[in-house]
Amino acid sequence: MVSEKTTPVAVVMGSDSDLNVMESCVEQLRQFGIEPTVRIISAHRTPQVACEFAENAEANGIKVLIAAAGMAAHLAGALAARTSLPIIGVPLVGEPGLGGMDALLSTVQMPPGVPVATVAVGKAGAKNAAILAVQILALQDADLRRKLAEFRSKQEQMVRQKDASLSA
Ligand SMILES: Nc1c(C(=O)O)ncn1[C@@H]1O[C@H](COP(=O)(O)O)[C@@H](O)[C@H]1O
Repeated sequence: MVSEKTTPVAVVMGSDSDLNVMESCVEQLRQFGIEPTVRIISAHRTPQVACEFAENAEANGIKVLIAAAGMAAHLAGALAARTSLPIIGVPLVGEPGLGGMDALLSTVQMPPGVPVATVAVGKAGAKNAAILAVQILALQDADLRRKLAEFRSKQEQMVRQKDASLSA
């Protein structure tokens, strides 16, 4: 059994070539005080590791899994098949790719019974995956709820300031 350091969120990606985009997910989690487990695991290239990781995730203290991949992005679905922890799928633009449409469809179009909560393609999705993971954890964590309220309020202020600067 592969043992993970105890952290409520794991960020898994299919290749080290995905790290550049997924850095924004990790950074967003850190801004909420969450240091995730980060792994490179592929349902295609390291299927045994993918199985073991998903099967042991709950026992290892993980509460939410974020799975990112490009091209034929089966990673999130393959993990979802092996755990009932919530899985957030991040479709990435692969190289060579179809602008991320390939990964989007292969992540979002899960058969009924095995859901993957799929976010937007690329960097926006990477960031939203982190925020969605925090929102899930915040259901049981008042401190995270407070941090989320602050985050939303700062975000609103930023947009209001930009709006005001246009009419100034
Ligand atoms: N879609 C998957 C899976 C999987 O779904 O298991 N494993 C790797 N990949 C993706 O292949 C793309 C090209 O990978 P390389 O850059 O390593 O050739 C990456 O975007 C990766 O997420």
